[in-house]
Amino acid sequence: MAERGSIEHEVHARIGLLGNPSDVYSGRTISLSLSNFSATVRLEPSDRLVIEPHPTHDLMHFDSIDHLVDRLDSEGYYGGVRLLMSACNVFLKHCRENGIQLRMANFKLSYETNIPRQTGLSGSSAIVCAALNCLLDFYDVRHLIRVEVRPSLVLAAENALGIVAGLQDRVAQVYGGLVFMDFNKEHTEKFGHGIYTPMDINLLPPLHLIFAENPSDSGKVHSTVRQRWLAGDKFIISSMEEVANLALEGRKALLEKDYSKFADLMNRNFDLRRSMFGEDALGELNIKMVEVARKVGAASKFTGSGGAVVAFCPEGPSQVKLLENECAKLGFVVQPVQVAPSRLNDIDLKTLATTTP
Ligand SMILES: Nc1ncnc2c1ncn2[C@@H]1O[C@H](COP(=O)(O)OP(=O)(O)O)[C@@H](O)[C@H]1O
Ligand SMILES: O=C(O)[C@H]1O[C@H](OP(=O)(O)O)[C@H](O)[C@@H](O)[C@@H]1O
Ligand SMILES: [Mg+2]
Repeated sequence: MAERGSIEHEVHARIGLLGNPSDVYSGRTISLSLSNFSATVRLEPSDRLVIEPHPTHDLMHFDSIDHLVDRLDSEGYYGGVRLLMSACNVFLKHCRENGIQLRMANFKLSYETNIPRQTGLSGSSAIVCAALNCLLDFYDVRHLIRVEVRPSLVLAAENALGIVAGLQDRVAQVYGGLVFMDFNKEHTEKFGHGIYTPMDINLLPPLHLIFAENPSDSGKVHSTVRQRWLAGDKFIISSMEEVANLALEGRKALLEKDYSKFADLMNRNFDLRRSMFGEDALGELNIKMVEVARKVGAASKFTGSGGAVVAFCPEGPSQVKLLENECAKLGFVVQPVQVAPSRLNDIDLKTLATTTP
């Protein structure tokens, strides 16, 4: 619970359920907000403007040089501080460019997260999105920045740091629940955002999440394929189109409760990713997580760019048990997926209802 004068926002992890990563390539996806994990950002009024490093995620003190190097090898150079800073930067510039006046006041931003780091569960955008929510409330401008625009601001904050990413994470995290997203180029260029259609979360079959301690950098994973796509590589372009169509077909399958079709689409989604990105970029352990699910007859694919897998056991609880046993042998964690419903409030919904083109 936030103290008086302070503001806290929790944003959940997300699962790219179908169609990812075509969001990075003008495609379509279906994604959901995953309540199993979340990041929380706290904003407290303060005399000076302070961005507080997290005691473990932004570790600055080490036992030894070996400790420092081990840490860099396993988690990279960065934690959440740069994300909070970039969120402030993008927010202020958006307000300036759009004539949104901000009162003169300072604050301290700090964060907490239990989203497994860099596992394709969108730990990065959860932090940025929670920070944006704090800023919207602190400056009382929630009604002036439309819901559809917010995912693009979250993405801009990460792009400014050189992180190659798409909009699907940010849309799922801004909207909550289950969302069908269409990032068609014309619309996105014209309006600065895609077309986002919330879906009923009760249409989803029971899903499972598999993950391992295995950080992967989404920017690095995407950079080569992105370059090939930009250079007009025919194979990448046609494969991405097929991936984008899986989201369309998946929406139909969900609405018709055709879950065996849905399972086929999930598998096809990963197979296409594998053929475009190649085994090396995807990583052996990540591929193993997909394969262990397939071994028991479950459908499986990445939730994001790698590190976690979403699995669907069409045969029900007995198949889930088999999945759990196989994952335990390999040291993978399995959890039932819990979907976080939308948390948009009345002010947010008004920005949607009155101005959506
Ligand atoms: N759990 C976390 N705690 C702190 N910072 C994080 C965390 N997860 C991601 N980040 C930050 O976000 C950046 C990009 O992460 P990314 O590769 O997109 O992973 P994810 O799949 O979790 O979003 C990282 O380099 C790091 O700066
Ligand atoms: O490759 C993907 O499916 C996604 O990769 C990124 O998400 P991450 O959680 O950081 O792995 C990217 O931001 C998404 O837009 C892609 O769909
Ligand atoms: Mg990310």
